[in-house]
Amino acid sequence: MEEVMVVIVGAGPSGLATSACLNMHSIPNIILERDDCYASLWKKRCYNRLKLHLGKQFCSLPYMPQPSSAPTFIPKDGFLNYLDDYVVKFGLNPKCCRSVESATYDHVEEKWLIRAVNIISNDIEMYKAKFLVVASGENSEAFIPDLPNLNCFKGEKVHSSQYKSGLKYAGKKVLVVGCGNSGMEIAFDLTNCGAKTSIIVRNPVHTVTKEMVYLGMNLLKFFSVSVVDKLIATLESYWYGDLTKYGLPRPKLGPFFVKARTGKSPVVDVGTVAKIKSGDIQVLPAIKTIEEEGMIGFENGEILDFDAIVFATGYKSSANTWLKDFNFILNCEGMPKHNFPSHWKGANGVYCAGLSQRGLAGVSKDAMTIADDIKNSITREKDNWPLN
Ligand SMILES: Cc1cc2nc3c(=O)[nH]c(=O)nc-3n(C[C@H](O)[C@H](O)[C@H](O)COP(=O)(O)OP(=O)(O)OC[C@H]3O[C@@H](n4cnc5c(N)ncnc54)[C@H](O)[C@@H]3O)c2cc1C
Ligand SMILES: NC(=O)C1=CN([C@@H]2O[C@H](COP(=O)(O)OP(=O)(O)OC[C@H]3O[C@@H](n4cnc5c(N)ncnc54)[C@H](OP(=O)(O)O)[C@@H]3O)[C@@H](O)[C@H]2O)C=CC1
Ligand SMILES: O=C(O)C(=O)Cc1c[nH]c2ccccc12
Repeated sequence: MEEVMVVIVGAGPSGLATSACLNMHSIPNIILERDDCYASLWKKRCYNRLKLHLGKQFCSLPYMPQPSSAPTFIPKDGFLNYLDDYVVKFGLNPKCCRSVESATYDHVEEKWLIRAVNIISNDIEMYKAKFLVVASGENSEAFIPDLPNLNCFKGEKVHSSQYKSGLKYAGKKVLVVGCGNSGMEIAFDLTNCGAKTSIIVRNPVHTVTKEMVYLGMNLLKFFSVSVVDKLIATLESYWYGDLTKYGLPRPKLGPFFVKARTGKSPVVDVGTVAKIKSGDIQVLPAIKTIEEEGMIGFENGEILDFDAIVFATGYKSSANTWLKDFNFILNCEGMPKHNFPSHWKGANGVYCAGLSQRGLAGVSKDAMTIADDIKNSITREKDNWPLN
């Protein structure tokens, strides 16, 4: 049993940032990471052509701005270099290959008991901590919808987190299910690589340019969401026109309001809309049936044949599965019980970092707030001793 003040579960940007902030306060902490490296989402589960959608000033972690030499929109490898520098600068040392299987609160000792499997030796390791930080991510598990008869489809089925590039799909008929940022960019990549690409759009979607998001994010420092949304929605309509006839209707509510209220990001268009307009990418409605022979039937009555399906259908948090007392802080979906900005703190010393659906800016804010709160809590306890 190893005892420490704080255990952090997950060594993505949230876990690394929280550890750095705790180190700045000289508070001992351990990061447990199931994968064999830190930032495994960015290293292993992203497609090759990924660039950050937000300008670099919205994508830095606490106490270390992105370098002035970095481009405004940093490519994945640039962000990984930044994380490498961050780990060195703050002397971070996550314990990798430790999959946390359970965390329970001991009401007598008033401490968290964390059980992890060392996935190399298969040994069980136990940790005890006064504070527990859930930093296992909103994107912890790939989500693939449970479609009846999906096993009848004999072609390749892959989740967007396993997709690297479209090179091997040249000449193939590929169906992308899901039109979030992953699906829209993967559809673009597939077409560029010579695949005959279709994408399912089942609900209205905002498509914006990265410059519009950049402008919107900067204006939000001075103006309300409704003012910014009016401008951005006008720019969106002016730039793209009415996309309803292409199967891409726009939501009635504005892009930043939808992001703040539901966490759903607008699609930051990398050129996909032009390929939809030109007919290079076919837009289809929701799947209705999967036939015995593997053909796919759609809500508009069409029945089509595909060689492969890419499920860009998003992710789920899995913290509710291992955090046994999850209801101290999370709902049964593994997401915060309380809305932003009250999402980050639960009962009995449990916190969550990176579950506010606000990207890296949200990650950074959570890490600082949590470390400050832990510091204050330790100081209060010291001040009250020996009264308590
Ligand atoms: C394709 C893609 C692109 C994105 N691009 C952007 C962007 O440009 N800008 C932006 O702001 N946001 C972006 N995001 C959002 C992104 O999720 C966050 O920016 C960031 O990665 C969140 O960091 P995190 O540490 O909270 O989660 P993650 O990066 O998911 O890290 C969580 C870590 O916890 C580990 N873990 C999970 N369960 C356990 C367990 N039981 N035991 C031990 N370890 C565990 C995981 O292995 C993982 O390493 C993107 C997301 C995706 C999927
Ligand atoms: N460069 C960057 O910065 C990038 C950032 N990201 C971010 O990563 C996060 C995850 O993005 P992403 O992987 O796109 O996941 P999302 O959760 O954002 O999108 C999932 C998509 O799948 C659709 N979907 C789910 N189930 C079905 C179904 N049964 N049939 C048809 N469609 C379905 C959803 O449609 P519906 O809305 O109808 O439910 C939605 O369009 C987001 O925050 C995103 O912005 C992702 C890629 C690149
Ligand atoms: O990449 C994402 O989905 C993010 O969560 C980053 C983000 C935070 N706020 C936004 C507003 C518009 C587009 C992306 C984001």
